[in-house]
Amino acid sequence: MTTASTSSTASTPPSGDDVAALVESLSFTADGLVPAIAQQHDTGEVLMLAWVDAESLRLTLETGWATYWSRSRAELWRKGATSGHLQRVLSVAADCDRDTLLLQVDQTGPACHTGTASCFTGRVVAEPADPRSDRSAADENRGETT
Ligand SMILES: N=c1c2ncn([C@@H]3O[C@H](COP(=O)(O)OP(=O)(O)OP(=O)(O)O)[C@@H](O)[C@H]3O)c2ncn1[C@@H]1O[C@H](COP(=O)(O)O)[C@@H](O)[C@H]1O
Ligand SMILES: [Mg+2]
Ligand SMILES: [Zn+2]
Repeated sequence: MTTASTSSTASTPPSGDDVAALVESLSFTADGLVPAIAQQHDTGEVLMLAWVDAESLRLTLETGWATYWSRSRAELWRKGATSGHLQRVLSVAADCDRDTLLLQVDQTGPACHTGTASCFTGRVVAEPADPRSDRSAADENRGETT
């Protein structure tokens, strides 16, 4: 099982065996966590990165609401439980080496607790050099390909 999805038409949540198989297939950190990126399903906007453990992943799949593990509070955390800014989860994908998850969600309100649309909105912290203006790198690259 590489993905799990729920939708408004889905009537049966994934079975305990399905969830167990998914958990078994994932690569967790030593703390038992997997990073989970939440992405707005229709716009592609990257909303936030949080962490799931086996239990929060199970709750996410069984309820359809994004549920994470808060590292600082050390508790299960249904995103939006207090703010109302819930995330309906449409699908869960694992990356190629199964150590990162991508949650396609439908976000209610702002994803970030500061009120910004995503946790990254307006937070560019660096702008690298334009590679097209770097002659020496361009010359090196040409040399490597001939
Ligand atoms: N609401 C959020 C929230 N929304 C998005 N994120 C992102 O999710 C990441 C969670 O990763 P971590 O495990 O490092 O979070 P944390 O620092 O342990 O979590 P907190 O103790 O800060 O809740 C954060 O770094 C943010 O980028 C949030 N991180 C924390 N919260 C807190 O969650 C609480 C409940 O908020 P709602 O879920 O919106 O009701 C509030 O106290 C918020 O401050
Ligand atoms: Mg944090
Ligand atoms: Zn944030």
